[in-house]
Amino acid sequence: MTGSGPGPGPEHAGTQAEPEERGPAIGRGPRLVVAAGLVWLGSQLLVQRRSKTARHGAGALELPGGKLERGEGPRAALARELGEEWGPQATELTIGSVADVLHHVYPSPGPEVILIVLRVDARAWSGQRWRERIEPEPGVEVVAFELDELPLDEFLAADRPFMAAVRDGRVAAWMGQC
Ligand SMILES: Nc1nc2c([nH]c(=O)n2[C@H]2C[C@H](O)[C@@H](COP(=O)(O)OP(=O)(O)OP(=O)(O)O)O2)c(=O)[nH]1
Repeated sequence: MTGSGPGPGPEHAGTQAEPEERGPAIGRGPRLVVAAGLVWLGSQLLVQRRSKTARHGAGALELPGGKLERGEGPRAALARELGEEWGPQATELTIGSVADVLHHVYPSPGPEVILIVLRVDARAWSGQRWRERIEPEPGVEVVAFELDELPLDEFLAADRPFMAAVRDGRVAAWMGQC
């Protein structure tokens, strides 16, 4: 609602404002609820590069994860997505506490994303073992970075402020540090 008129008449009472009335940043794309993993391998983070043919954010870095299915909780969704994206041995990884909840509106017709970021402990794959264990989905590449090497500009826009906080040590790695 703009506030310049006399206010909503009875025919408008209780209805939602149209997206363009709520501000220019609100797009018409879908609103997605996504679970994603902040996967710690000792001092390193494991992240992935989206397929070059992805419909949205092709070639960008992101955290593993994906959309919650109807009736599915964030942990179950992340466990399922890790299995789908990184292969069956990803079930060895421990999903821990919520690191943050991010919100981002991509330019229209992109989605509005609510991203629940959960810590994941990958120490079971320490050293180079992760390279043998992971069977990435076709087109997806998994990459390990030390925090000071994180290429922030290459991440999906929703992730960048959060990844900057991770790089700067403002996000604890594991539950014991919370
Ligand atoms: N997995 C993941 N998705 C992210 C991150 N940041 C971010 O904006 N997203 C967005 C990209 C997608 O629009 C959405 C995740 O959806 P998804 O992984 O299930 O689906 P997708 O777009 O890759 O592919 P599709 O199944 O829709 O074809 O959340 C992130 O760090 N990890």
